[in-house]
Amino acid sequence: METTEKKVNKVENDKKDPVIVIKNLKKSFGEKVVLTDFNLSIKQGTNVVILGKSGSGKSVLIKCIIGLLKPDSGSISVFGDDITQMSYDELNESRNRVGFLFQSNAIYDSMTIRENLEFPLRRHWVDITEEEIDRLVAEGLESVGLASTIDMMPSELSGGMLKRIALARTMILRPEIILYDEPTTGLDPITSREIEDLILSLQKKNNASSIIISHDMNCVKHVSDVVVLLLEGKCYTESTYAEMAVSTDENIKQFFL
Ligand SMILES: Nc1ncnc2c1ncn2[C@@H]1O[C@H](COP(=O)(O)OP(=O)(O)OP(=O)(O)O)[C@@H](O)[C@H]1O
Repeated sequence: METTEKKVNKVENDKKDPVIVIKNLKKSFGEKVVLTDFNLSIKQGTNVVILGKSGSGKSVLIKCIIGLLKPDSGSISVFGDDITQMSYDELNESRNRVGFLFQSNAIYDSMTIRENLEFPLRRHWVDITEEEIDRLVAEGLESVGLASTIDMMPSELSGGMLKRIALARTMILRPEIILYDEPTTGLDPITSREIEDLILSLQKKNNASSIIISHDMNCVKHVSDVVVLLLEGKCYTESTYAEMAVSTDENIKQFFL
């Protein structure tokens, strides 16, 4: 069943302006059509999960949204600006407002945890003071419950701890939109739940919106306001988890087996 909190969120979100609007997106690689007339609108503070079979184009979609891949046609408006028309510098500027949590975490093995968290601050906020860096790094680690790891090397931490560190690093620039690629893959159920709780609480604090790629139906159930099923390059359905769970559509039912 849908929780009362989720129903209230849905009503409130319906009143808000979209932060991402994707229109008629098309992307092929040679003969292989991956996305075709894909449309999606995401409102502020909403968590949208993209569900789809392996190879359905979820990663290609995310890469188009962060500008790593150029679509063949269509538009992707982020905070009102079409990123498909942006120059390299403009795209870099817009990335300040969009965070990305890689499936692999993308933590630098040769840097301490402190240096890993400092990295985006030094790169994107060039005028930041050393005091401010120290404060934000300490605050970031505190927010994921790992303040004591500040001077450790990544090799000393478990997979779940590294995921928390990656989350703290993603959140350190206070992104307004966060894209998560399979955030709980490879983690045990208890650690997965902790990561999902952290995702929800950190996002709520920043009133951020998110797109989450996931195959993990427990994660989908827990974090999604909206679930989009990507099928044959299109947005096949857009509904809540509760609506999907009672669907009789064979394409939807297969995710609940
Ligand atoms: N750079 C590329 N060059 C050629 N084909 C590509 C490229 N990137 C992706 N593809 C193809 O696009 C299709 C969609 O790939 P994508 O990685 O988006 O799938 P996915 O839904 O994320 O799958 P998975 O759940 O297994 O990660 C696949 O057939 C893939 O081979």
